[in-house]
Amino acid sequence: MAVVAQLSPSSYTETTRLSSSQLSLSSTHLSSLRRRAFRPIIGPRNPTISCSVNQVQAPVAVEQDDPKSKTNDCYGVFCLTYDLKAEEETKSWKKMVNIAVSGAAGMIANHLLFKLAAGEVLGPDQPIALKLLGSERSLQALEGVAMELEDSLFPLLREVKIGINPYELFEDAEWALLIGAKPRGPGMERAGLLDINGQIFAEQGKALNAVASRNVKVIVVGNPCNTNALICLKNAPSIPAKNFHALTRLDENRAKCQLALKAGVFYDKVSNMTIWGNHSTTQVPDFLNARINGLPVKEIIKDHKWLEEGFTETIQKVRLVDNFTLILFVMNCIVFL
Ligand SMILES: NC(=O)c1ccc[n+]([C@@H]2O[C@H](COP(=O)([O-])OP(=O)(O)OC[C@H]3O[C@@H](n4cnc5c(N)ncnc54)[C@H](O)[C@@H]3O)[C@@H](O)[C@H]2O)c1
Ligand SMILES: O=C(O)C[C@H](O)C(=O)O
Repeated sequence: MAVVAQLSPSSYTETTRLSSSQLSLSSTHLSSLRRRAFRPIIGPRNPTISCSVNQVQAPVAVEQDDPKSKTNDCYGVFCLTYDLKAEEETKSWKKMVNIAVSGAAGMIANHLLFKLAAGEVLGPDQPIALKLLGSERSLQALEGVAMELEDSLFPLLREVKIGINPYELFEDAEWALLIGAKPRGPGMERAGLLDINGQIFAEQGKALNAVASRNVKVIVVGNPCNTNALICLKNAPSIPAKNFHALTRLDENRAKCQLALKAGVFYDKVSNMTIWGNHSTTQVPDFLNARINGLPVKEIIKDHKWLEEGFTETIQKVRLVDNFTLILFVMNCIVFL
């Protein structure tokens, strides 16, 4: 058991003011003593505190859970309660949605989380709860992300939890954005990540199966994403298979760009582009059925050797340097689903 020192009279006054003027209690919202233990005081709501300037002599130790468990709980200001239905500006908002994000301290999630919290993905009347799953190594960075979310005061962001246990973080998740995985290094193929990353998705599939909403929609980003999505769904038999998606859109867009470049037209002139197979070197970008300005590709691009070899290999092997595109795809995917 760890201990924390009880708080000074000045912070007591400040928090009391906050809780009475801006926040109200909701019976449905989590509000445990454990939460209160690691946040500053919750003023009159905490029956153990009777504090005035005269009474306070020295810091008093209060019990707190193991500090490690702190990372599995609400973060910072997100431990405070609220009641959306009680406020004029928020009472017409939709019901809160639970979004679990793995790899939340990583590059991709780092951008995506802020777009989610800003309402750019699910809309300006959709409050969200973010459940951020990291690895043991990334825990400190994860705390930094939560701190930045706190600093940003996003009105729609009502809850943030951080931790490393998918069984806790995926509880009642309605969305699971599974980004956390090792990226490939120089000279590696995506399939080379399977040994390491496959296990992650087996475990997370089991956790989703055990605790997530039965309607959870799962978007797998971590590579090799198709195989990881399959591993995840096989480990989650109580969730409909149609709810699992692998984010492979990059290949289609890359193929459109390559054809556009070769044909000297803007990419909006390329249509009917399909990628068969996985997001890997085994994929087949289907230039036979694609169209440029409505015509078969082979009628516009006469360099058929390039189509058969160079084009296909480029799409199979190209690698993202800037993850921003990917973030836009995840956003679009959520909106589309
Ligand atoms: N599908 C696509 O089109 C696409 C595009 C880009 C990247 N990716 C893949 O997405 C993954 C993440 O990329 P990134 O750039 O964000 O990498 P990153 O290394 O910046 O972040 C990954 C994060 O995941 C965390 N992590 C590792 N194991 C975890 C686990 N078991 N649970 C929770 N978190 C865990 C790491 O600590 C790290 O913080 C990689 O596998 C990468 O190959 C896929
Ligand atoms: O290829 C990678 O390693 C990342 C991503 O899947 C990409 O296609 O750029």
